[in-house]
Amino acid sequence: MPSAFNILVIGALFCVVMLLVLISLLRSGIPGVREWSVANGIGFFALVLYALGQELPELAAYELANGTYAAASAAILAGFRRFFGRKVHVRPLLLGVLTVTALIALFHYAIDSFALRTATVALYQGGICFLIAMTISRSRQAWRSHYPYVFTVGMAGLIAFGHAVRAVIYLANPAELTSLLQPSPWNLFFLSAGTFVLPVLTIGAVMMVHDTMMAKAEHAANRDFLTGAWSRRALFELAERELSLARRTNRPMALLMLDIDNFKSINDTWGHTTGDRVLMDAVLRAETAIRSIDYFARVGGEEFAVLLPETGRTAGVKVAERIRVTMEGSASAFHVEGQPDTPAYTVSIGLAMLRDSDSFQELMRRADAALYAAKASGRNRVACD
Ligand SMILES: Nc1nc2c(ncn2[C@@H]2O[C@H](COP(=O)(O)OP(=O)(O)OP(=O)(O)O)[C@@H](O)[C@H]2O)c(=O)[nH]1
Repeated sequence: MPSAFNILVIGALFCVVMLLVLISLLRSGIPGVREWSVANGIGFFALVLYALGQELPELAAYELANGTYAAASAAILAGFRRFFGRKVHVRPLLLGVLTVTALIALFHYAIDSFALRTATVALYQGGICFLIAMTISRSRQAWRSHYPYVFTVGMAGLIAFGHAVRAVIYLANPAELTSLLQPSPWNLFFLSAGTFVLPVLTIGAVMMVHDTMMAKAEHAANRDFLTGAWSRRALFELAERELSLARRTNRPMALLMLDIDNFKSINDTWGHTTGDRVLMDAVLRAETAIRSIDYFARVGGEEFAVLLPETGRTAGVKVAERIRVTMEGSASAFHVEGQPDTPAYTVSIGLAMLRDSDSFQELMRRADAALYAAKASGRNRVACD
């Protein structure tokens, strides 16, 4: 059977491994990584203090070890809160660490009870894990996938439950256990489980960081940098999928090509930065006029495409007209906090319906031709192929 010393040393080494992994993620700039790194650094120190309990003065083995481990757990919780953009309440966290340390001193010098010290630590650690589980579950809207978040909530919940059981068992059998380094089966079981709490929660955190980095990479690949609309590359991929779906289900599909009128003169009159804001404004407005299954993409400088699955000609013309009217409407309805309103502008739109033999390029070519017809006949209008 492994000794308590071995278990604690292995746990400390795991903290070092996790710290090295987190250091590699620091440059991602994702909130929380710094706090989790600090937690594993402190955690390593605390576990070494626990492991050397018999060699060190009692002050280091009891008050310092438990206080340090409590600080590591507080830092882990702070990391999860930062990750989800929630406020970190430093004072209550600090108060929690000081209270645990004071109670350990009380149950060491005034009432010397290993059971009470263990129950104190278990209740504190259980509380921290419960708060971690709550922080993650309450931030569901920020979950990009499921596994990393469910894993971490599950682990934090399980650990919180384990700590509660531990507190009850130690309080019910105060005479049986007298030291953390005692080789009893219960002690070794809880020690093994408890030692890996920091690394396990950190593994969850690392998975969440990877999930965020993947989402950012996907966003960078699929979205236009300036406006956040679908990129030209993404549109071609999405269009292939929608095209084969439309063919399989025998449903119509419409494509709109949209171009901001006299955009060059907007740039010339108001400057390039205002021109950029008009592009962003156009995307903002268009997205209020289309359904969630439609795709609004930026295909060139001031040219956009709108792919409308399951849309016939009449509905397609209605959507195009709705977008056109939305664009020429008052800027104040689309006011962005802290920014001046955009100058008035209009758009011309060309519409083409998917035909049996169309490739996406062909559909786009016909919508483009309709767009040029709209421009040629006076702008600020919708034309069909
Ligand atoms: N601000 C800004 N301007 C851009 C961007 N990309 C392209 N442009 C400008 O968009 C303008 C497009 O001008 P034109 O192609 O002449 O078209 P237009 O002035 O809109 O005229 P019509 O399309 O005929 O109504 C050019 O001046 C480009 O420099 C961008 O990302 N930001």
